[in-house]
Amino acid sequence: MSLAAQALDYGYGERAIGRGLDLTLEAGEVLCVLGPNGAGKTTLFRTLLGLLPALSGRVTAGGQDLHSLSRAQIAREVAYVPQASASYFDFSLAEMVEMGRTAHLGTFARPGKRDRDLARAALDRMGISGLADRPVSAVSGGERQLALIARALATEARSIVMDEPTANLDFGNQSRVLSEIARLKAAGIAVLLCTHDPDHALQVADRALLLRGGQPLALGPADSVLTGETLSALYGIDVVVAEVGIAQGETGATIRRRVCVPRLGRA
Ligand SMILES: Nc1ncnc2c1ncn2[C@@H]1O[C@H](COP(=O)(O)OP(=O)(O)OP(=O)(O)O)[C@@H](O)[C@H]1O
Repeated sequence: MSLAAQALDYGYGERAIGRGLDLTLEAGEVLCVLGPNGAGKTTLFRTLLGLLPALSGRVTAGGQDLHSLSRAQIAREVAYVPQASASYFDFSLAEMVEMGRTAHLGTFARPGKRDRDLARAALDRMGISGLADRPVSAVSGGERQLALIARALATEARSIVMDEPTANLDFGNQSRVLSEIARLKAAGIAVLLCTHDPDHALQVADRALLLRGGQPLALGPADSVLTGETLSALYGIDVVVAEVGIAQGETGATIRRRVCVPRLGRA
C-alpha cells in the first residue's frame, strides 16, 4: 500500500473540513478526486503529505505512520505537485527541479551528476528542457506547472500527489500531462490527483473520489462513480456522460471513450 488514511479527520485547528475518511492508494493505481471549489481537496492532500496535522485518525506512506517519518523520509515516499503560484525566486528551472532530489542528499551535500541528470531527464519528459536555465520568475504559469511536475518526477518517489496538475496548461500540454500520468501508472507509481475536469478523470483514473463539503459523495471504480447522475449531484448542474467511438492509429480500430458534457440551461 503506497498511501493510506484511516478514520481521518482533516481541517484547520478547531475547524474540521472532512471527517472519518478511509482511503488507500495502491502501487500503479491512479485515484482522482473531484469536487467543487472549497470541497476540501487541497486540505486533504496537504494532510496526506503531513504538511497539515491530521485532526484525528492515521495516515501511512509506504506502510509507515507519517508521525514516525522525518520530512525527508516522507518526501522520498511521496512527491507533491502543488498548485502553481507566482514565483519571485530567481532559481533556474533546472535548479528548481534538482530540489526534488534534496530528500536524497545529506544535510550539506550538493546535487551530484546523477541528481542533475535526473532533473534534466524530468525537464525533457515534460518538454521544457529548452527552458532549463531560465529563472522560475521568467516563465509562464503553464511552464512553471510543468516544472513542478518535473520536480516531482525527479524525486523518484513511489507515490505522487498532484493538486490540479493540468490547471494553467494549454490543450496539448494537458494531454501530455495525462499521458505522463499513464506512464507513471505503468511504471508502478501510485498517483493521487485532483482536477476540475471530469474528462481527465475519465481518461486516466482507475478510481474516483467525489468530495463535497469534505465528505465523500462516492468512492469507487471510475467507470461506476463518474456518471451523469453523480456528477450532476456533485456540481449542482445537469451533466450527461456519453460514449463516443474514436478511430485509432493506422488500422482505424475503434475504441470506446466516455466523455462528460454539461447540459447548458437556455438563456
Ligand atoms: N488556511 C486555511 N485556514 C482555514 N480554512 C481554510 C484554509 N485554507 C482553506 N480553507 C477552507 O477550507 C475549505 C476547503 O478548502 P480547500 O482549499 O481544501 O478546497 P479545494 O477543494 O481544494 O478548493 P479549490 O477547488 O477551490 O482549490 C474551504 O472552505 C476553505 O475556505
